[in-house]
Amino acid sequence: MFFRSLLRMSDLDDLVLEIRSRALPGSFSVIVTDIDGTITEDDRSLSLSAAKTVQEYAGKIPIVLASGNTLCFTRAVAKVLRTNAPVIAENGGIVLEEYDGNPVVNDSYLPEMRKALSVLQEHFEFVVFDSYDRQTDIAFSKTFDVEKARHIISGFSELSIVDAKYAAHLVGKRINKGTALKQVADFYGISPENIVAIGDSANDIEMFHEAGLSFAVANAPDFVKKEADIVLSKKFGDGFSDAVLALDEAGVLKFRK
Ligand SMILES: O=C(O)COP(=O)(O)O
Ligand SMILES: [Mg+2]
Repeated sequence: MFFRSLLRMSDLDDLVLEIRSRALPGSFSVIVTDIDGTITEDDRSLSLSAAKTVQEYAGKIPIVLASGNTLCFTRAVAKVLRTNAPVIAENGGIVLEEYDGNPVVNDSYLPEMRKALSVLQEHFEFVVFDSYDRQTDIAFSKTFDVEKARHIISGFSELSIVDAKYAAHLVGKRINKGTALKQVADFYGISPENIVAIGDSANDIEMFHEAGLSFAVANAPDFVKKEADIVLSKKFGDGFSDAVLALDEAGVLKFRK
């Protein structure tokens, strides 16, 4: 990550100029993108613009989906978008390097998470999402004050609650999309500096910090935008598409041979 400046882009040309003006660590050979709020619209439907961009570029450069969603969901999105690249699920708890391979699952925090969940359930009413399918983190509806919940479970020193906009997640402090991005870098034998990250929410901040260049879409909250190198002028999938097209136009993407 280079400069954490807040820049508002007016159009694609400005974005290309902005990328060209950066002291970049060479070229980028992998793009890691969040799903919800980045390649989906506000109602969580798939952005047609983002889908078109992924399909145009996935044959040329790995586009890794990195999501708070379950492996099953994230893998299916990768399949239908034909990314043909690793996926990161459950906020980094699961990394699937090859579509038909075995996932690397880090569920070391789960016993503590279950205890913290019981404590939260004594204080708040909420829905636990896809518990039949989650292996490493616990996701739930944000029907309560997240700050208050953080305070209540503050005794669980290894855990935190991350607000991923569409859900809150109980996560382990040392597992996140940033640690998973480093696993993906190892898989490709490259430095995390040669990876671009694009996202919209608090659960994307660690991957912004690990990546060589990071973009926040315009719908991201200000505290997330502050952590990205570049803030896109467009929201959701249109912002994602602008980032990829501008990176290509700026000549900083290294395509597969
Ligand atoms: O699972 C969530 O809450 C959000 O998912 P995302 O990381 O793809 O935005
Ligand atoms: Mg998101």
